[in-house]
Amino acid sequence: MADILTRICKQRELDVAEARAAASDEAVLAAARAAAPCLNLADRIAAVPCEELVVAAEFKRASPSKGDIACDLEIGAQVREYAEGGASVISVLTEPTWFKGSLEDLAAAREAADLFAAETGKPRPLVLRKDFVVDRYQVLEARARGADTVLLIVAWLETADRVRALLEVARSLGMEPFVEVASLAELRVALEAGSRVIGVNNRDLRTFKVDPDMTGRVVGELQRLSGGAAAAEATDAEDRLRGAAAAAVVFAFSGIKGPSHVRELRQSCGEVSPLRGVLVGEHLMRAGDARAEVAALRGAWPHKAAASVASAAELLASSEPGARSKICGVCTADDAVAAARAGASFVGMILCPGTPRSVGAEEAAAITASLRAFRETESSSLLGQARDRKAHMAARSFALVRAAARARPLAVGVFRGQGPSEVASLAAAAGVDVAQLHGSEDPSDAGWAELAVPIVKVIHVEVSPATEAAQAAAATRAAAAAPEAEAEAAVTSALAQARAWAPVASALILDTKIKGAAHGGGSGVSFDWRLARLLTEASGGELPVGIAGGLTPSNVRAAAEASGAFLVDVSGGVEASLRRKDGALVAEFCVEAGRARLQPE
Ligand SMILES: O=P(O)(O)OC[C@@H](O)[C@@H](O)c1c[nH]c2ccccc12
Repeated sequence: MADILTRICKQRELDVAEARAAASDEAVLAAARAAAPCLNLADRIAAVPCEELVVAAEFKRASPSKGDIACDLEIGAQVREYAEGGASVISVLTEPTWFKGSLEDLAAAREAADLFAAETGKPRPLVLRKDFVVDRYQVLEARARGADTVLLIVAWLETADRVRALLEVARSLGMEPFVEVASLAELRVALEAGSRVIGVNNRDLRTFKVDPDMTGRVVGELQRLSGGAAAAEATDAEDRLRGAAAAAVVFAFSGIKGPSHVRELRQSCGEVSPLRGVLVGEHLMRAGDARAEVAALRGAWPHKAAASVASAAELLASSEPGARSKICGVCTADDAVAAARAGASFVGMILCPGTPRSVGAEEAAAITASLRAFRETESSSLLGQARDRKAHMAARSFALVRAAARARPLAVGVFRGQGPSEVASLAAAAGVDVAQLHGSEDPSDAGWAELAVPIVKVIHVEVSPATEAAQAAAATRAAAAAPEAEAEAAVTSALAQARAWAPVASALILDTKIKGAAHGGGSGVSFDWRLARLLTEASGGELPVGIAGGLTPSNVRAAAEASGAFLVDVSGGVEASLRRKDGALVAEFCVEAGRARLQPE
């Protein structure tokens, strides 16, 4: 007799044929396009605070391996429990014969999720159609009934082409699927197809055997594939696989029995890993208090380790050539979205009071919300663009978080002289992804290591006021060369600061400080860009180095090439007026930065 996966999928093919006879593809597609809007899975995952496990809670009345589990539960009430417990995703089994589900269940779950959001003002959990997708028709049906995402099972689809085709259908409707794998071979297929959210099924759907180590093995393989420097002779296909592996996030599916189980999984995957969430069915269907159980699962995530996930994620391979742009001093949501469209990797907001471009936490929260709502509509995205990615420091960049967020720029909060607890609360209130420290903060303060977001530390390079005018004039071409002795002193001082910050910072930015001025930054004056390259060399490339100070669309490319900086930071150089950016200048800046060749030929 055929295995259970084959029997179910064969039956699903018959079911689809029957549904198709009643409603054509065109009719269902039209219904899908007219359906209530969906939320994007990758965006939601990126928006969950990193000290929290992302929980997908499943509604499953029965299963072929367990028989009846909880046939009397009312779906609306159960979804409400899951949502109140803080589930990010509600998974709904819609297969009728073995799992006793239906598309009506899906619609009911969406309705309950909408009601929850309307009544509480909290974000709506996403709704997943959990089924055996054998045909694009089922993806359309899912969207038409209000689903935000679907499951694609590699064990059945088998080839990257088939997975890719269904991913494209889903993405064309705004949905980012979960792609289920149960072996390392299936993982490869999923990555080749361009999957972003991987569900590891610890249960083999053909034999029902549960292999508790499968999640750890998949995570290990992803780290192996994405790790290390890209070989110069790597083929495009290898590059793409590496990029996809670096960008993927992992959920553990099946057989999860509670918070202590999550902690074990966490241990077996290592502190720093792409494991980001779990999908739990039977355990929650049988739980007396599903709401409390979801909340307990969310918290089963050691805080310290979670913080390092965020920074490690950002330090993984990048798939983009050139230098990344940071558009700083953004004061409006419009300017943030324009920067995102222009391809900026970072959007900075000044979260310390008393500067001409300061914004309050509330203003900043509106700006970060607009960035989260922004999404790249092209499914090609950054992973398709893998080109020249030699073993430069820029390779250790922010690709994973960006890809998980579907290529939106990261929001950076800029602070000056504020302590870790103030930075932490402002960063949380503003919803920023990264904290940039501009003052003379104390690197030995233990609070920095506890921060939930990665730190970028600014190091000031002192420039003599005597040469200020000359440098300002030269800023459109190239920064004036520092005298030998001054350069040496600057590198020595920067190196000492870099060493002190290395344990807690994820990257450094060198910025100009006019000697005698109260603060560095914002001077519009450049320092000798070669110092950044000298610092990178002297520090053995421990932290990626970016540059700021006097950059403009016309000098940024030369600046990036002279400095080798992975990141180029601009504020005044792309402004239309104080607190407003000029969209054309922003676009030009990003393009020029991307053109830079960071490694000397
Ligand atoms: O109930 P569990 O053991 O927590 O498992 C949930 C989920 O992973 C499982 O239902 C599942 C995983 N992949 C599937 C594919 C189809 C149907 C069901 C599934």
